[in-house]
Amino acid sequence: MLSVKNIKFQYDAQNSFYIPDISLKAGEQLLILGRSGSGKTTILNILGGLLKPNAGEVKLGNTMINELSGAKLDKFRGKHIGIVFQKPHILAPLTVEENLRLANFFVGAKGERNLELLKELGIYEKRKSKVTTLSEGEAQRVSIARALANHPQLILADEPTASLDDENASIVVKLLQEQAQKFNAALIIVTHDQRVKDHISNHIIMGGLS
Ligand SMILES: Nc1ncnc2c1ncn2[C@@H]1O[C@H](COP(=O)(O)OP(=O)(O)OP(=O)(O)O)[C@@H](O)[C@H]1O
Repeated sequence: MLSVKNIKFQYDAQNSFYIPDISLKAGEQLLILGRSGSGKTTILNILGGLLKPNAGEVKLGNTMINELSGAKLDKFRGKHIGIVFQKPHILAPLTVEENLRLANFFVGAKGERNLELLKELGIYEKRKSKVTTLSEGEAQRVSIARALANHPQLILADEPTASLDDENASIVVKLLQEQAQKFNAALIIVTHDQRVKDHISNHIIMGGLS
């Protein structure tokens, strides 16, 4: 379902990353571990089509993501890839519900599952609240809900547990796993947080610059 092969990437002439090949089937999970600066966000951005590799392929289903660009890439990503960013990218002036509807709108989806999703993530009661009034943990769950609003085939999460205590880290990883399993989506978590290994044993380690 997801196949990543022979990726080469560099921000500048001195720094090129070694990016391991990845192959994941629908419903499978992968943890990408690495210390700070090892290239975890970089690989996540390549998998999500936010950065173009210099060489190699990222294929999701039958689509070569690295060959798409512009509006086609945005639409494909919006429909098939849910990204939970390290810092929540949710729109502060909007309510929780409006943030999800906006994600639906970009790809012409109806968002039939939005309310159910908010219930499952424990933020249904906050659906009419502006994002600015939420706690950090609630805002993070909104950003997870928004990433899942269009039933993506691939869920990518960047350091979702970094600032959480053990109990909440475990809750957030389980939420991501449950949602991925519900829709048979592939789940990739990139993190330096070794605690996540307790939940996802399938892991690779980023080695940094090569
Ligand atoms: N736009 C950029 N231009 C040049 N170098 C960059 C750029 N973005 C990141 N880098 C460099 O690439 C390396 C990897 O960055 P990246 O953000 O992928 O690491 P990371 O493993 O996610 O780190 P952290 O855990 O601290 O978030 C770092 O040395 C960083 O300085």
